[in-house]
Amino acid sequence: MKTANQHTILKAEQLSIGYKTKKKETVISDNINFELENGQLIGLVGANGIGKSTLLRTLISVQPKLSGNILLNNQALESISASKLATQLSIVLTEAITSKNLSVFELIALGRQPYTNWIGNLSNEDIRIVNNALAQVNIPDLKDKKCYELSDGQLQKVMIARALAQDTDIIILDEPTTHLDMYHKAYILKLLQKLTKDTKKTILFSSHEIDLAIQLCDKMIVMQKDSVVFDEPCNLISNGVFESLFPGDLIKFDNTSGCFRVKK
Ligand SMILES: Nc1ncnc2c1ncn2[C@@H]1O[C@H](COP(=O)(O)OP(=O)(O)OP(=O)(O)O)[C@@H](O)[C@H]1O
Repeated sequence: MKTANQHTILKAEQLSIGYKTKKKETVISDNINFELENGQLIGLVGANGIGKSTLLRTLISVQPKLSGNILLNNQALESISASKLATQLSIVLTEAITSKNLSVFELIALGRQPYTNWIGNLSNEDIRIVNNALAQVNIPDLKDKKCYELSDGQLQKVMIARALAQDTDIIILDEPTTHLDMYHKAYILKLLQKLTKDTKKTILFSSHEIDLAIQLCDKMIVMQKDSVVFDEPCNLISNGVFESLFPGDLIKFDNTSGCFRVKK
């Protein structure tokens, strides 16, 4: 049951995703249903090649759905203009950024583009929001560094700050922990969890860090061969969802610790 302050930000109904050419349609996954609410951290997990990036690309309107509905703030995604979408949904991708010559402040300020005038002049309010985003991800000291001077972990924080500066209801991240060491994987996901609680934004991320996602997420979307399950981590564990995620020859999910273990 929802409380008075909870509302749905992103909803998928009977969604089918995949690739379509003139000759054929390849369904990657179908019958996808979920409702993401404000203030929630949601992890999207599943084996390599199962369709996580395909789902995220469909949700950010980069590729068309095959069928079903995607509703962003109760409006059909395909009917939202690109400029309006940029004020409702922000994206953090792992691909190398092309603008590494920019300073950290300048890169984060790009997040204000949907709100600035055509020359891109920043108002005092834009500058306050950019400084606030720097503070929210704990990197005010990096403000004047060039992006090419940053480590992968620092750059990831900058990209998250840029999304925060964009000030959208939902932030979607594709594998934000790739290239990071164990400490920084946990740091970034814990930071995302804190941001959902502090800002009441919805944050959806895909990851192979299933153990961390189980510990930190409010809800998870688990993509399997035959179905996509959406639920709280504790319910997913008790329903045995993680046990069937991978072939059983090498690793086994331990229900008590909520972790995968290598078979000896
Ligand atoms: N442009 C494309 N055209 C056709 N099929 C594609 C295309 N891109 C990906 N696929 C296929 O879609 C399926 C899902 O790929 P996707 O990249 O979404 O998986 P993933 O879960 O993100 O994988 P990983 O964890 O390895 O990144 C794969 O079988 C892949 O080969």
